[in-house]
Amino acid sequence: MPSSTASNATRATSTSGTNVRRRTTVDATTGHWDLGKTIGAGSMGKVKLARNKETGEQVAVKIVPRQSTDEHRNAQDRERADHSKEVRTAREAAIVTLVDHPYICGMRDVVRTNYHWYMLFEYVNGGQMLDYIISHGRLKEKQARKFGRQIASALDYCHRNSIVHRDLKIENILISKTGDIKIIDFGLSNTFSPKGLLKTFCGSLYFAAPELLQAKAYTGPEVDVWSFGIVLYVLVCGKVPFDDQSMPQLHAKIKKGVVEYPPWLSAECKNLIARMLVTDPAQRATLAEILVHPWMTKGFGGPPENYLPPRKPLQLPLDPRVLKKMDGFDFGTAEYIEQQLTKIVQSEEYQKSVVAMERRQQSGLADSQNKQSGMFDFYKRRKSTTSRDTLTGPSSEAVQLGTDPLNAYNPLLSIYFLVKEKIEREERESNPGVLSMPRSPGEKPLQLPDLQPPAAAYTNTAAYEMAGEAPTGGRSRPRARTHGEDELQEDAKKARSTNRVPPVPSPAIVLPPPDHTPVKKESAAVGLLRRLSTRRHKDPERPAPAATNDAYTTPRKSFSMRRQRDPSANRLQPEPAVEKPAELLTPTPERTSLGRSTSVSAAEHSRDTSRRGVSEGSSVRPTAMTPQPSRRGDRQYGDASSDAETSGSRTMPLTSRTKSMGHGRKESFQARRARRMDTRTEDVPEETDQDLREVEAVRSTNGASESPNGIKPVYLKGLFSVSTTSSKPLAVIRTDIIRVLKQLGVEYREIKGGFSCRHAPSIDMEKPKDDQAAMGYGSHRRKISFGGLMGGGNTEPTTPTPPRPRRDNSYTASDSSDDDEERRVRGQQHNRAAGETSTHVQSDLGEGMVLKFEIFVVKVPLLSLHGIQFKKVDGGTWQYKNMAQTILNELKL
Ligand SMILES: Nc1ncnc2c1ncn2[C@@H]1O[C@H](COP(=O)(O)OP(=O)(O)OP(=O)(O)O)[C@@H](O)[C@H]1O
Repeated sequence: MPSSTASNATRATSTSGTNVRRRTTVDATTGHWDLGKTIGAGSMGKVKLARNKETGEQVAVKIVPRQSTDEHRNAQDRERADHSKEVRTAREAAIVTLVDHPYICGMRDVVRTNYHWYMLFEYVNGGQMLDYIISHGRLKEKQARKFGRQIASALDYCHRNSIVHRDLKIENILISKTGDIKIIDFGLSNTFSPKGLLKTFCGSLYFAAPELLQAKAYTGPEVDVWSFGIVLYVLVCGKVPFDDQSMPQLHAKIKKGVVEYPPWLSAECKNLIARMLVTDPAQRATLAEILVHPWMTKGFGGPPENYLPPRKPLQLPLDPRVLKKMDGFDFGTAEYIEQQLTKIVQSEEYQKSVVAMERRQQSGLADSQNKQSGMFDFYKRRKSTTSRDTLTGPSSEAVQLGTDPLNAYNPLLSIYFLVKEKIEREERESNPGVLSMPRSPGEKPLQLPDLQPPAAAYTNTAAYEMAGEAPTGGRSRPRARTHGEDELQEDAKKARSTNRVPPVPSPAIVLPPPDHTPVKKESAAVGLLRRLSTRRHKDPERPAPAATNDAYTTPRKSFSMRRQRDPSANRLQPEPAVEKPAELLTPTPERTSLGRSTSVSAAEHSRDTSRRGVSEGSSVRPTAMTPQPSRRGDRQYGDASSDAETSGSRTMPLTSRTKSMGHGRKESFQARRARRMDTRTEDVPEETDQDLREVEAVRSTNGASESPNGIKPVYLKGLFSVSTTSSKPLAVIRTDIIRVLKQLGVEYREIKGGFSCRHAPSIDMEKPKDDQAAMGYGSHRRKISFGGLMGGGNTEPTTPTPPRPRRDNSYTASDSSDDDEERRVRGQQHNRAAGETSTHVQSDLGEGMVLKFEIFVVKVPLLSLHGIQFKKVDGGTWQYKNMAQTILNELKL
């Protein structure tokens, strides 16, 4: 963590001049890495696969340009955005380097060059949870529980280390090869103090807690709990709980917090989600409550393990090695950190908390490792005022209150523990630098570098008690954020400036001893690897994919939609400035510019508003399950068909997706397939632990387990539905896919085992009429064509053209003429047919608008079927979801 910019900069392959060459290798402390294909993209940059030249090991490299790629109004904004991005990236690197948890994606190395950050993460190759949900629909509760427990475990670990993720969402959950989750993207994470408040209002809108939308300061963990509740809902329901094409309406729904629960949901599951999705953060379930909730513990006999190593209360003298390595968090110099920590350790409050902890341990109410949460009646919500009086409550309570001397007492203390533990891990290994992380079975330990992020990157971050913080600020990062940049830990600041020790709470809740004996091991319950067979993992008889066409085909594009550049388009306001009457909020092409992504600060928002005298429709980054704008979040056009479908309470995208992909045609396909096969996916018994071990053995001995024809057998059969599998011969499936891709105007090229696809709107730009237009405020028009279904593959929907709404400054994406309007509607109709149920137009031209995805034809071993798998590489989630859905519909597997 300490500053070491120069060394890091020189570690990377040199980049000279302003013309940045495309880098093909990265030289890091962990060796030389060849950069491979792009496996993902986010608002921060691309993620590429990289292979170690010496060992062949693969990692995922997140490449973050250090300069903001967004448009900025002036140099000052740009500078501020660049600085903000630098701070975020550095903080992400610093935090992820320290965390050591089996369900958090670990970092291998980090390199900073003049122009980029290269963050080397362990490669998580089981796919995205989002892809699974899109392909499969909702999960069974048992599967969801397994993932839920892993998420809870990871969050508990983070929170006990004073780290809040703040961007937990379905897209940031990957699946490892062992079928376990790995949480990624700590780009918005930060340290928190139970006694302080954060004021960065960030996160992805669909997953953002209501208090964030209201720009209320928050402690930290509670916003993760809300997001976790949304994730859990998505897992078990296959859709997001709050959705609307109109952003103000969506804001309103989130703030209202009225959730509809499908009838199939168990009462326990419903109860748990309902406890998490409580709009009042003080009444919302704490993680401690979630961990011991009956739904969470069902079949496991106890709460999830949090994988925290044993800790002892901090004692003086402090370890200088640790102090030295803590300077990367912008806590100050090693001397300053030492002073602060000494004060804490010597404080009456800390000493009291140590005594209280020892008392708890003696009475058997908590173990020294705090591995279990206290048991209590989860249905009874304790009033926070009561809790605040607690001192000798269970450790989970103490953690929450910041009175546990071992966990989340103070960010400085937590980071001290984490650094110390990292050093100890490294020392334990014969080979220095090797981390023995508690991992999923079969995983290799990570070799972590001694991260030395650049000092510059840490200057004036808002990590903790930093001077010069402002409660808001511009952010460069066009993520699905609410808003805000900097944060203030007010109490902590006050405490520092006055050297005042906050009052010690008094004892209160006494809990029964926790159950330490889980019935089942978390890692053994590989719920996703269901109904699998070890018998057939290869089928050499399957024909190889036909001749490769390396060039992208260029299908015809048709119909136009327009967009208007709008510098504020990436922003998500904490509060929509103008709440429109319901009738004006009817999703329409003009006004439902649901920016589902990205955030900016309230300050920026108000600046924009005052500049233009209007309330801009903010946009947020694409998130799962909902109509999304493309990556840089802009305008989303309404969709009359989906409105009709949903009337009033709009159908959640995943509902319709689930229906159309899985259930819509389920009867006929199931019936048909039932005649064809003895065993149906749904009927295959669950795997035993022995099965899992065998499969893992097969997987590991076969490496990629690819058959000679490049078709991978896939063991995640439980994730296939009838609409994603086929008994057709491979050649027929391939021909069908090509036909459909052509129909949909999707460029493609064949790759090993499938297709690499690209779908882009064509853009006609009219010359800006004046400067204002050029800035995106005026009538600068761009016509964007999204490929629609070509040549009779599908019929255009006959949805009546929605009445053109009155222009609304807040939510109008473009100021169109009637001609344009007609063209837009036609384009929109085609877009719908092509899966663009809602078209999202981005503020930036180019790659941001392009949807890139891959289609793989895989083998479903037991059933002797082929399955279709999708993988999003880049582009809007909604765009992707609809495209996948349309392709599946057209394929008629
Ligand atoms: N360790 C990894 N292994 C495999 N794929 C990864 C890994 N990390 C990231 N990816 C892929 O890259 C995508 C983008 O990564 P990530 O979310 O970290 O980037 P980001 O720029 O921070 O994105 P966002 O805009 O969501 O904040 C992920 O959705 C995932 O598909």
